[in-house]
Amino acid sequence: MNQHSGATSDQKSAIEPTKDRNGVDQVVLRNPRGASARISLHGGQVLSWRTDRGEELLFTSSKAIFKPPQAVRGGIPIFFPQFGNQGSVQKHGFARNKIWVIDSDPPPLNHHPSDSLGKACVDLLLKPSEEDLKIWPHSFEFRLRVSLATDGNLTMISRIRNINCKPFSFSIAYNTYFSISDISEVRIEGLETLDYLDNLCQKERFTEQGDALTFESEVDRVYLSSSNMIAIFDHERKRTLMIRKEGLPDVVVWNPWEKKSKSMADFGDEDYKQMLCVDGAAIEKPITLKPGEEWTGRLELSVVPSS
Ligand SMILES: O=P(O)(O)OC[C@H]1O[C@@H](O)[C@H](O)[C@@H](O)[C@@H]1O
Repeated sequence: MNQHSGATSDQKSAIEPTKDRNGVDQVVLRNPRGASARISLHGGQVLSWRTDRGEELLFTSSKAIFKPPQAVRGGIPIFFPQFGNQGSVQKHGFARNKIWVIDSDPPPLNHHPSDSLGKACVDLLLKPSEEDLKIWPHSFEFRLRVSLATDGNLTMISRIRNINCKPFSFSIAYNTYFSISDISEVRIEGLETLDYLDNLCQKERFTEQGDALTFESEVDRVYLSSSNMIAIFDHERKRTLMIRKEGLPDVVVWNPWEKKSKSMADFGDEDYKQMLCVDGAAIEKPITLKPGEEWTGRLELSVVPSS
């Protein structure tokens, strides 16, 4: 296990290696107050994020399939190097279908103002296989640091480096399935008046109204150039989920609603009521890296009680 990324500064934080029932390696992070996060090496996917009161903040489908290479329907799959079908590789890219490894000696990360002591964290690494290089001929190193702070905040920092001799471009999204009380009761603030591309209308561009976003039918949109803070208000659960992001200008909002839910084999018919995907992303303007260059994107999730 990676000592560098372990909770060396606080004895009560912990990282525990474990396996799921199919033998896939996982890591559980715990903070001193009892909050936890479970990360699978399959896809580098965060599968669970719990508060110190044991409340699960991420949704997992009631029909989720835990069998690689298919990504689990829930948690936080990572879309890379492509979003949707906009590129030469499989839908949403291959990163979510691959087995990542624990990075035992990650290069140091620049200190961030909100980084605090006592974080439990794990560093994962994905490099392309021979097979990946045939469909996407670009050598890269994708480093993902997942950390759980003493205040329970979950942070995911991605560093993607071009280790090839020619430039490449990519898109990325942290496809975050939040667990919510009821899709008809929640609202998102932070996307008002923004332009968005509507995936349900051939990616046509529209402009959002001035009100908070509420839901009464299927939604599949990419909001463009948003501010770095988005909030999901869940009145019934008396909590607000906050998304802070850096390097990720776009936000995907997705809920399949009733009809589409029934067409997905790994999704329960009624599951759409308890989930909402809100993804920090870089989609509209793909990121280009010259040889040797590195890109960093940061997503921090937190929950605050509300009345
Ligand atoms: O079924 P998948 O491949 O995990 O994709 C789920 C959804 O992911 C969302 O992010 C997309 O906006 C949707 O268009 C898509 O349907």
